[in-house]
Formats: sequence, C-alpha cells, structure tokens
Amino acid sequence: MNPGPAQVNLPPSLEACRITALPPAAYYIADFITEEEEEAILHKVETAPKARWRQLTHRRLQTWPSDLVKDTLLDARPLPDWLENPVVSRILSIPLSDGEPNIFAGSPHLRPNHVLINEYPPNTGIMPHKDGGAYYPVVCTVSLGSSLCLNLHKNKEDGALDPELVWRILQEPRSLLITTADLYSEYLHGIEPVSVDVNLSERSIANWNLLRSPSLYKDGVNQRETRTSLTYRDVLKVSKLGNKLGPMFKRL
Ligand SMILES: O=C(O)CCC(=O)C(=O)O
Ligand SMILES: [Fe+2]
Repeated sequence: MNPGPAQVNLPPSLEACRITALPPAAYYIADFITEEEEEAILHKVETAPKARWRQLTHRRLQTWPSDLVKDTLLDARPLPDWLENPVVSRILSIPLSDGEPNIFAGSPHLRPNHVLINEYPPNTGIMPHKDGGAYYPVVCTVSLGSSLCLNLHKNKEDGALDPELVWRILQEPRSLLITTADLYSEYLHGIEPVSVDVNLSERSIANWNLLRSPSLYKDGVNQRETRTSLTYRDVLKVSKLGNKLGPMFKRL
C-alpha cells in the first residue's frame, strides 16, 4: 500500500475530526489527498472511455466497477488501482477512535467495493434524497476541483414534499466527508443547483472549525467551479456470477 507523499496529515482517529454540531455521525478531513493525487485522479476520470459516462439532464456520472442491478453488484472485479490507492487504503488506515478498528470493520466486505463519480458544473446539484438499503450505511465522499455545500434535510412533520434544510456542510477540494448512522438513515442530503454558495459562516456551516481555509469564505461566498465527487460505499449484495460474466456484460 502506498501511504502517499508526506503532505497529508491524517487525524489519529475519525473521532478527532467529527463534526460535533451534527447528529451521529459525520467526519470531515480537509486534507485527505494531495494536489498531485487530486490531479492524477481527475485525469483518470476525464480520460475514462466514453462508454463509462452516463449523461443525466444536468450532470454526468461514472460507476465503478459497474451499475447496480436490483441493488446487486453484478461485476465483482476489484476497483481499479487509481480508485483504490490512495483513497481506500487511507480510509482503512484510520481507526474510529483510539484502539478501535476502522469504519468498515463491520461491513460485509470490510471495505468499499463501489465508487460513484459525479461531475457538477456550476448551477448543477442533486435533489435531496436518501441513499437507501443497497449499501452498508457508511458513505465516504472525496471532493475534487471545487468547493460546494452539501445540504442536510429532514422530512417535515406534516409530510410536505419539500424537506426542511437543517444543516450545511462545506466540502473543500481534496477533502473526505464520511456520513453514517442517523445521518445516513434519517436525514436527506442534496446539493442546490446554484453557481454561488452564500451566507457561509461559522454559524451556518456545521464543519467550519474543520475547514482547511475558512478565510477564503470570510465574505460568506463560495463561487463554484466544476466539482467532481467520488462516493465510496460497500454494496451489500454482490452476485456470485459476477466473476464469470463474459466481456459482453461488462463495460470496459
Ligand atoms: O456528490 C455528492 O457529494 C453526493 C452524491 C450523492 O448523494 C449520491 O450519489 O448518492
Ligand atoms: Fe446520496
């Protein structure tokens, strides 16, 4: 495993970088990968074969090693090295708290086996949603290229269609955000389709004290550029047929 250049200074445990303003549980590591690693990953994303991209109305995405079919991962190949290292090895190297195992120690495959790559140009977002039952309830998101706010919502008591915005998390480039437990199961998350995030302050941003560069946002504003996210999760069900599928069933 490659621990990477010395520039990253990982916390001794996730507990040390917990977003304490939020219900259980979210963790934010501002400097999770280096600028060189960010550039290398973005290059791999951008030069992936065209067939890897799925174009939605405003956003495009890639899934590795493949899409899910009925909540099941059919393609059981391991993640390619550029998605595995340094991200997965680093996630697995951090204990939950002193002397405890890492956050995937209780998951069926003991590690993330699936990565969703989403690209958000300015003015694009994702509707508030929950991630559902296909995954072990731990989501690890690496942000690349630009900062933006992830909004956390709760359903309104009266069952209204619009969930209520309750917190915002600012995700800087090269950061890692981990959400789990109630934040995974009880709350919705989404990204507003705006070109500027506004009203950023210590009071409105849950992870303000964990940011790399809070001074960049002292005017309360974040001008968005294209932000690419890598979402790492452990898909609970993996098809036993996966390894035997012929190349016809696989995307490159
Ligand atoms: O890009 C992100 O940070 C969020 C993506 C997301 O919520 C999802 O893919 O389920
Ligand atoms: Fe999601």
